[in-house]
Amino acid sequence: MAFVTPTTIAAAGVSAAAAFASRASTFRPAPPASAAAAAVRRSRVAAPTPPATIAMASVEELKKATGYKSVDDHVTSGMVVGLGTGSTAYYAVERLGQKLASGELTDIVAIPTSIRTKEQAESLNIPLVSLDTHPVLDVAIDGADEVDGDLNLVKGRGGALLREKMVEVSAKKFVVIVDDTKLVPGLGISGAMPVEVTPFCVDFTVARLLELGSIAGCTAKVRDDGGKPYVTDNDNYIVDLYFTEPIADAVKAGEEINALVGVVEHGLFLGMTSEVIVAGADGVKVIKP
Ligand SMILES: O=C[C@H](O)[C@H](O)[C@H](O)COP(=O)(O)O
Repeated sequence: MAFVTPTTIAAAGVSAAAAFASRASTFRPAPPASAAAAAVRRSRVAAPTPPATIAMASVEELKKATGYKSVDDHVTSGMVVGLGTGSTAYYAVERLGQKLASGELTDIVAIPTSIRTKEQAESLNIPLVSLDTHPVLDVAIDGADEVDGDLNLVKGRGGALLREKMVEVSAKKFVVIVDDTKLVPGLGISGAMPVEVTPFCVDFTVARLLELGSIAGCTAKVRDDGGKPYVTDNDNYIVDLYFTEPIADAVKAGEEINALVGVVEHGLFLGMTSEVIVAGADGVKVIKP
């Protein structure tokens, strides 16, 4: 079976991917999941919304390839593993569950980054612990919404950024798994840069965010969930920031945003990435800083 079904990759995606190509090496893709596993996936995870220019089946193949490879390459018996959140991280969790069930991996404990991931891991009998008892992880694996040329990230469009950052910053190795549509020439240009905030006086916090010099010109919207504010696993809200140009100084932006009282955490994951596994029409590649 062919790894990638016929696709039409957006010109922008190809061009961004090309910018990373010189630092990447190509690997063979992971095998497909079973039909049963796919059925479990459908029952627990909302269908992702890929860019309109890529066929759905192809996007799923890419996500599966990168998710499986991340576990195959980086998880060995005895490890403490951080489990990311989202439609790509789903496949890493699935692979970990498969390898524990088969006995290929033993003595693993994992820390999930969301209630969704916790439920998936529990369904696969993956032993779970927390940062309270295991403050240092061997490896964390997660998807991302954007990856720039320095392997800095935007995360949190799925709402899980706070737990993700707490877990992933505590890992000795942070492996990011994406399809190549996530590669961008600058952060903040493909969609929202999420900020988790306290619900108390959220309009006040939005107004303070819009005053910050480092993100001047952006627009802000409290994330909506069927006519009510979207509520995170931590009972907070998300303010999505939208930019028309890449964020000029992401470090400064992160510092200014987090300095605001009322902000809990932002979705800029800077200087954290150990390795990015990227799946594209030409195979699966590894990019290191
Ligand atoms: O809050 C969500 C997380 O940051 C996800 O890792 C990110 O949104 C990527 O998700 P997906 O793999 O579904 O595109």
